[in-house]
Amino acid sequence: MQNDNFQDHYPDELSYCYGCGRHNEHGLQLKSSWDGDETVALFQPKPYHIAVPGYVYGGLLASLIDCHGTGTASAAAYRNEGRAMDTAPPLRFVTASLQVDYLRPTPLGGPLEIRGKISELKGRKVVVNVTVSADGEVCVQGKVIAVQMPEHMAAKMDAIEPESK
Ligand SMILES: CCCCCCCC/C=C\CCCCCCCC(=O)SCCNC(=O)CCNC(=O)[C@H](O)C(C)(C)COP(=O)(O)OP(=O)(O)OC[C@H]1O[C@@H](n2cnc3c(N)ncnc32)[C@H](O)[C@@H]1OP(=O)(O)O
Repeated sequence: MQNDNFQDHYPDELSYCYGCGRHNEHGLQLKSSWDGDETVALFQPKPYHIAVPGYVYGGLLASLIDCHGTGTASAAAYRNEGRAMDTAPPLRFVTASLQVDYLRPTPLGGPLEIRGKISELKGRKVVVNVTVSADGEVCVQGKVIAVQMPEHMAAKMDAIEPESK
């Protein structure tokens, strides 16, 4: 089920994230969606996304976990309230903590599968466990603690011109 991407529901002014903003032409433009109670994203690394030749750069893998985790947090918060992601008031999440464990080298080749499982949803905080798999084998696991963005942060972003986002 890859047809209803969380990031496509982010408002325009919050769609410049390097990892997942659909308006960031230089970014990764990650797309995440529900698969039952889990979330999933596919990402095809480019030949230059390498650490050593043949293996994916760890910082990129951390970015994928970060954006899939915050996207999952947002989607889970909406689902918890029983409403669609494009309804008001918006539920916007930032990363409070990002923990990444590299279990084995991630081969550069076909698409990577990123999967998220919600382990906690309480108040303004959502904890998401994320895996990154290549060729069906988990190479990286991570934990994202996402916290609903404070209102004052949103007010500041509204004042930024799109060119500088
Ligand atoms: C800088 C601009 C970012 C804009 C992003 C807009 C998002 C809009 C949504 C969609 C668009 C696209 C989305 C892309 C997002 C991609 C990911 C990123 O790159 S985000 C950028 C990197 N992250 C930051 O810059 C956060 C900086 N930190 C903060 O602003 C605060 O520290 C914040 C909001 C994370 C928490 O501060 P408090 O004062 O609002 O919340 P308190 O009350 O302290 O904590 C709430 C709960 O969270 C836990 N918590 C907070 N920080 C924690 C930490 N570091 N580790 C573990 N738990 C933590 C606390 O223990 C508490 O949990 P208990 O309710 O008690 O269970």
